[in-house]
Amino acid sequence: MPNVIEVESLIKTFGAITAVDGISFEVRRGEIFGFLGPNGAGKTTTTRMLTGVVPIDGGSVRIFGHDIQKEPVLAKQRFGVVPETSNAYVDLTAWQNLMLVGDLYGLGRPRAERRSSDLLETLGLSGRRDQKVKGYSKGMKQRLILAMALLHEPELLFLDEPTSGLDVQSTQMILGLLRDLNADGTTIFLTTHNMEEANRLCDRIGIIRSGKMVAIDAPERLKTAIDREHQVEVSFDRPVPAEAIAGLDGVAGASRTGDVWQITTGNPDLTIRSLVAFSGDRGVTILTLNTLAPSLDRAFLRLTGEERP
Ligand SMILES: Nc1ncnc2c1ncn2[C@@H]1O[C@H](COP(=O)(O)OP(=O)(O)OP(=O)(O)O)[C@@H](O)[C@H]1O
Repeated sequence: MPNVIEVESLIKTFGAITAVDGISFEVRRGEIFGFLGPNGAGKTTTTRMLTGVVPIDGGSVRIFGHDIQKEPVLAKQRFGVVPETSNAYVDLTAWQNLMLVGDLYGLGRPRAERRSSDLLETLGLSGRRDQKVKGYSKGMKQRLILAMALLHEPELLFLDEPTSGLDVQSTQMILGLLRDLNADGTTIFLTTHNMEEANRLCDRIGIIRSGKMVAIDAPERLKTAIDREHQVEVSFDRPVPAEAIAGLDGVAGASRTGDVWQITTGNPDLTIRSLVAFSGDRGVTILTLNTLAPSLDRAFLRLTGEERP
């Protein structure tokens, strides 16, 4: 079965608010799927429905072929969850938290202990395993939550903003582990605000806006599809009239910030040639000239309606 998650026409309402408005998508076995969207777009609500934490108001979710509402136990045995807010008991130690999770999944003590030792070692927490979680830093807590989610060796992992607000060390440790897990076959559903992270990590990205899925594609394809218009930035040694820039061959639009012109174009090569010819004709000198590759950030802003073309 190639699809690990199958979501069809999923709906969630809170009173008059439709938080999730009929979204459909699937996540394939072995991929890292990034789930992106601005604040309040419906990411956490979707993740909670996918993981069986909140009931579904319409549509369906199948995890490894199991309907999350009709066969929640069969589905839940196959995945782990790193939720948005910590689910670790702060008055217990890391080790006690892990043993509790082991009991919940019926792992048996020897397996739970072996897995816990390995995970604490990988996540740099071995030396702190007998310390109460309330003394942990945010990054340590997040690493523990990841260990708890991975204890039963799930084939699918859900993570809601796993590196939000963490320092570089914890972030790198978590991302490194996600890459290793994925290389070993774990499918990953990752909710994030961090474009750069999504770009580097994800095979495909789904973008949600106001409860609706506005795009699903590979990061590279999203960038080129959305941002066919390249950016060229240029500055001159003296002021030049806006009409002169806007009228050059290849220039689709031009605006100015300080002394730098931002030019949008479907043909950067022609635009650069026009700018060079313009500087020669007018006797002005080009001080800086940059072409900007389409970024996932811009694609994201375009798709979520926060930036107009
Ligand atoms: N329990 C609730 N009761 C009422 N409204 C809710 C509830 N949970 C979520 N909402 C609303 O549903 C919408 C989607 O919220 P959700 O938390 O899923 O968005 P999000 O994309 O995860 O946002 P963020 O990035 O800020 O976490 C928002 O308008 C939110 O106010």
